[in-house]
Amino acid sequence: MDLKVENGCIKEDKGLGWGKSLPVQSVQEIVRNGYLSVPERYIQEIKDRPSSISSESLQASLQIPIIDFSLLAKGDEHETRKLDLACKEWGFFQIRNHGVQVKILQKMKAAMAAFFELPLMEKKKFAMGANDLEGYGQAYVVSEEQKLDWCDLVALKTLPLEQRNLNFWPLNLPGFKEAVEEYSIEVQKVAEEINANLSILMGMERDGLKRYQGELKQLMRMNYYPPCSSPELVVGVSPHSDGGSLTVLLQDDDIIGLQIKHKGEWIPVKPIPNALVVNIGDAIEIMSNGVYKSIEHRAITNEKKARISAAAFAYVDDELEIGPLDSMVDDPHRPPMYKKIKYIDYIRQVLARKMDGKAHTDLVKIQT
Ligand SMILES: O=C(O)CCC(=O)C(=O)O
Ligand SMILES: [Fe+2]
Repeated sequence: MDLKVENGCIKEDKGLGWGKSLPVQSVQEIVRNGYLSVPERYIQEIKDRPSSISSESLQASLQIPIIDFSLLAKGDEHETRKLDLACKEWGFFQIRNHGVQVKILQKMKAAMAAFFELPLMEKKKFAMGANDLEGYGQAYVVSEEQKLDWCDLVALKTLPLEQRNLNFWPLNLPGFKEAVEEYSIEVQKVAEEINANLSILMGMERDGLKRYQGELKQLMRMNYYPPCSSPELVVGVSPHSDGGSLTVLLQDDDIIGLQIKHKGEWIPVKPIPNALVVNIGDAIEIMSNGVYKSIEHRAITNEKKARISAAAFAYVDDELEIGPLDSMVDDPHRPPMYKKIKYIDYIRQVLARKMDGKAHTDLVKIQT
């Protein structure tokens, strides 16, 4: 994002952000006010509706890698190989023993729940501006015609600390700022350790990616999926790939919502209590020259319970040119598969289009 510092506060250049989303109604409010049937704009085309999960998909769900983070951090060879395979074949994995204390996870979940419980008028004080995607609202609404997701969200730039725009933070909500701050710092450490391991796997020193990417920034997207009377007609978040380097997701322990596209099928990611879900974003797919995969995923809803998740996107500076790393290119055996592009140009293209199911990295793939 183009940022200017004024009186110690960070201001955005008007109109020069990552993109914008058209304002639409709060889904939580539709539910609060009561509705007889799901409004038309939320009813997906038949091909996009979430079908019931087959027994094969449930079986495949059990294969999604689970990595012991504490072993990874100690350099355990078996765990490092597991990480390599997870990023190549799945693009998604869960991590246990990640070192983020349960009490920090709980505080984060409670803070998010308290925010979404606020009356609409309160939340609207933090509404996204006309030209940006930070704040309370809905993402990826780029046309008046497109189908809408059954989800409200609040997106906050969390790291580095100077990047925060506290105008979007509900500072009056007891404990919110502390909880988000504490969690975001902890989760960034996790992302950095994974990056260090990926650096080694990509043939560099532990700090290889850090040197290339610079200090990673973080955007925290907190998603609220209200229950839906016809969950088979709607999606919580439409299929998309994440545009950053890595995403670390905190989800409810007892509600299944996240699904990933694996070998053409939608596979649920069953929550493991107190584990975190990690996925490779587009930037790492590009830097790894396509070896590590940024996978399409979506969230579905259910009839009974609201679900809340927090996606911490670790991403690079807007001005960085991203492209396949030297260590991942071996011409003519493995030529570069992606064009080099300035990150801001990439992310603007990603956010300007409706998530239409294709991994966004198609935008910069070199056609062979
Ligand atoms: O809520 C989820 O499980 C997924 C959220 C997500 O994919 C995102 O915020 O990018
Ligand atoms: Fe995502």
